[in-house]
Amino acid sequence: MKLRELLAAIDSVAQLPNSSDLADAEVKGLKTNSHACSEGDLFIGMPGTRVDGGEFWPSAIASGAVAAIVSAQAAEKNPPTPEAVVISANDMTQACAQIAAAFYDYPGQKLKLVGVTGTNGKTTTTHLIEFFLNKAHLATALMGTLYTRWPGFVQTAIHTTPFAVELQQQLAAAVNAGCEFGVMEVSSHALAQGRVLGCPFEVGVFTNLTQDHLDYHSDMEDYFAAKALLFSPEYLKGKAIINADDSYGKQLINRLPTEQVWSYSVSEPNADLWMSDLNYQPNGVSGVLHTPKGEIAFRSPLVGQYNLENVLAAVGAVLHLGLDLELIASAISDFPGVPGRMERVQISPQQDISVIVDYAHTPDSLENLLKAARPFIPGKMICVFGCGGDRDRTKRPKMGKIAADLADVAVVTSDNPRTEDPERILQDVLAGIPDTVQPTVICDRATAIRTAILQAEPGDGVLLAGKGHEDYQILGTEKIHFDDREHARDALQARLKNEV
Ligand SMILES: CC(=O)N[C@H]1[C@@H](OP(=O)(O)OP(=O)(O)OC[C@H]2O[C@@H](n3ccc(=O)[nH]c3=O)[C@H](O)[C@@H]2O)O[C@H](CO)[C@@H](O)[C@@H]1O[C@H](C)C(=O)N[C@@H](C)C(=O)N[C@H](CCC(=O)O)C(=O)O
Ligand SMILES: Nc1ncnc2c1ncn2[C@@H]1O[C@H](COP(=O)(O)OP(=O)(O)OP(=O)(O)O)[C@@H](O)[C@H]1O
Ligand SMILES: N[C@H](CCC[C@H](N)C(=O)O)C(=O)O
Repeated sequence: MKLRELLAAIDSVAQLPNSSDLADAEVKGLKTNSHACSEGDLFIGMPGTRVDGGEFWPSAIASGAVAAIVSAQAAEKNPPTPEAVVISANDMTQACAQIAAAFYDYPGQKLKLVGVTGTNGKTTTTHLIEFFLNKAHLATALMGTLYTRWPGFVQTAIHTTPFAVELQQQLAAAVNAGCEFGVMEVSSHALAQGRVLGCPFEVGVFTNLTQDHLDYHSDMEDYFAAKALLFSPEYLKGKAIINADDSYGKQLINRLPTEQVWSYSVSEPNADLWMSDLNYQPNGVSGVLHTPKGEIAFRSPLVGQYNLENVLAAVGAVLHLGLDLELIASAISDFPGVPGRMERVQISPQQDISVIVDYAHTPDSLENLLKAARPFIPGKMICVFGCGGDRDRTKRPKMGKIAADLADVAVVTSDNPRTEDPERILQDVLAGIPDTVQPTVICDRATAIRTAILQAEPGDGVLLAGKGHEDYQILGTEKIHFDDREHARDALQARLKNEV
């Protein structure tokens, strides 16, 4: 694609190259990291939290980039030379998204897109929607925390929502692979950073808003404002499916035109989607599903009330996309679950304790997990958990208090310490634990898991919270292989052999 054609896609170009020959240059790829540039690339220098990437345009050009698009500030700080094509844009976030969409020929317009946002439940809800669409034989791309995948393709994800260039490239690949639908987790970071600009969503889902990411967002209102962007006309073209049991969800419902919204609630008959006759069992829940397209009995293998919210959200999304209610109800009962969400670790029928791995890493999700698991654990509930480093510090004491209040034994350990001192993180968690409770504190996560499993008594339940599907641990800037499920299995083997 010619540089000239790409530039035509940007609304906010402040300064065009003076040489028309250069504007005719062929762009072979897009890069937002100067170090990744090679012959024929267009370098898009993004302002970040640490540096303005645009300042690195000389190294991008030296590596073969045909041109660089940078902010006016970066161009001022590192002025262009006559030999280099350096274009400045007024709004780099918008420019990046517009260039990416144009370069990949607007793949977002060729798919029916579903965006799911909220603090918790995005991964579970997107997996349910993908599962329902696949049951209806509709080729679907899924993008989120775990992976980007579609029939015949899977790639582990780095971010919950990819950055604009990678996102548009993946959407284009999904279109080429024959996908009709794209189901995407949309993080608040992605919305704040304009990663999904240029994606016209046919459905937007809001699951809930509770505390997280207050290292990035200044307060809950700022966090909510980012999430709410998905429901603005710039992004949402079709239906909003919103949790009416959530206070922020209620606010959002009130802001939108009534005909654009389907609200959902586990128990409120005024909602567009709701449930009655609920019967909670250790292996799932059954009941009657009420929807704008009729009502039907269902059985879900997912435990916990919060998973009923995820089911309602997913049902609303696919009903709007035209799926048949009977097909949906039958698909709910077949849903295999999501890796690392309430995942049981079972190594033999003789296993005398239950072990569950879950991704709860916020106060709300930890509380939900502990409440959902309690009825099914006849003995003591032992919760092994920690908090991630370089992330919201204020959630740590809250999670400490929740574990102390709701579990019988709280084992405080490391999550991903990242560049923070792991012992300091433990202190932050312990600050929330009342003096009347004696937690077990073991900084090394592998030892904490082993200790909890070996010391458990028959009938006890060990919940390993926070890392779910993750198969790594980030210590400092190093990423090592670490999987809670593997450590749990090893400890269970040792327990079977009586290696206490
Ligand atoms: C807060 C945040 O989103 N940060 C992202 C951001 O980092 P940054 O702003 O610090 O970047 P920076 O270092 O200032 O650099 C700015 C730009 O200059 C470029 N650069 C920099 C140096 C250089 O020599 N040359 C050069 O080109 C960089 O490639 C970058 O594009 O841009 C980086 C590169 O594009 C991202 O890797 C980084 O994500 C970090 C790793 C991250 O952890 N993000 C998390 C918090 C995140 O996005 N999480 C949400 C999920 C949250 C949830 O719902 O749970 C997600 O969607 O995954
Ligand atoms: N609807 C929900 N409401 C509250 N908690 C939930 C909900 N769904 C799942 N959870 C809890 O939150 C954890 C994370 O769930 P899930 O991965 O579906 O959310 P997510 O929004 O994708 O999270 P993240 O943004 O961190 O990737 C689960 O392991 C479970 O403990
Ligand atoms: N998307 C979240 C995941 C957190 C998972 C938890 N294990 C941690 O490392 O804090 C984040 O990056 O904040």
